[in-house]
Amino acid sequence: MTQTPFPPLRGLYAITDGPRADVVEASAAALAGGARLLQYRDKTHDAARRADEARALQALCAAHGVPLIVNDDVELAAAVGAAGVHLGEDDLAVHAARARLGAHAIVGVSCYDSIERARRLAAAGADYLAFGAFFPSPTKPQARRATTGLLRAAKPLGLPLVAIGGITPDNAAPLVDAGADCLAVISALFGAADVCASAQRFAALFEASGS
Ligand SMILES: Cc1ncc(COP(=O)(O)OP(=O)(O)O)c(N)n1
Ligand SMILES: Cc1ncsc1CCOP(=O)(O)O
Ligand SMILES: [Mg+2]
Repeated sequence: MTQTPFPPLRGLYAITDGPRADVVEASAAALAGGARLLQYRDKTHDAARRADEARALQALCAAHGVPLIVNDDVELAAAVGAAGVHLGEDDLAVHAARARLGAHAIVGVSCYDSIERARRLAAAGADYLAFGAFFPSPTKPQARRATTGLLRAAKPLGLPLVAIGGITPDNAAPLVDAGADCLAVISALFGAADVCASAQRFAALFEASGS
């Protein structure tokens, strides 16, 4: 596990939309546009390709000083030396991921629409709390829906807050205003004709809010 001290978690959190042949190039465009965090999310079971891609993305992120987070798969995160892992309700517990990846790993968690889950996972040692979906999500149409009130309620927990779900450069500002430290985006970023330009539009939302 890398020991590089990363800057505070704030800004665009790019989540890959693979499988796609150009996942590394598309991710490079997102980082060039200002993404501050990259998640490798590939729900297929092609272990060899996933390992190759995760390794390539780890090298890319290291060159940019950006943390790579692996979705779901703690062993893959460990194998490629990623900065951390994102855990949902079907995934490993925070303490188990921490035990495998080390004290400095970034262990992020999905809290969906639940402040109780957020409180519990904050107490369990999570490094960030993700809420959503805030808008209808093209990637996950059945995702539970969250409100900006949840972000405000979670702020006193003192951890970085991540908003996810159907977020675009045009609908995101109220989420930042409500306390989102990171905007996690798949389709409005990786589905854009110009990934770098889309990332720049998201990044500008944080410049406007003083970060
Ligand atoms: C930053 C971030 N937030 C939420 C999720 C969703 O995680 P999960 O509920 O485990 O669903 P899958 O992404 O695994 O389908 C996420 N990946 N990243
Ligand atoms: C993984 C996940 N969890 C809740 S919504 C979502 C998908 C987000 O993707 P998009 O930005 O395309 O809505
Ligand atoms: Mg998951």
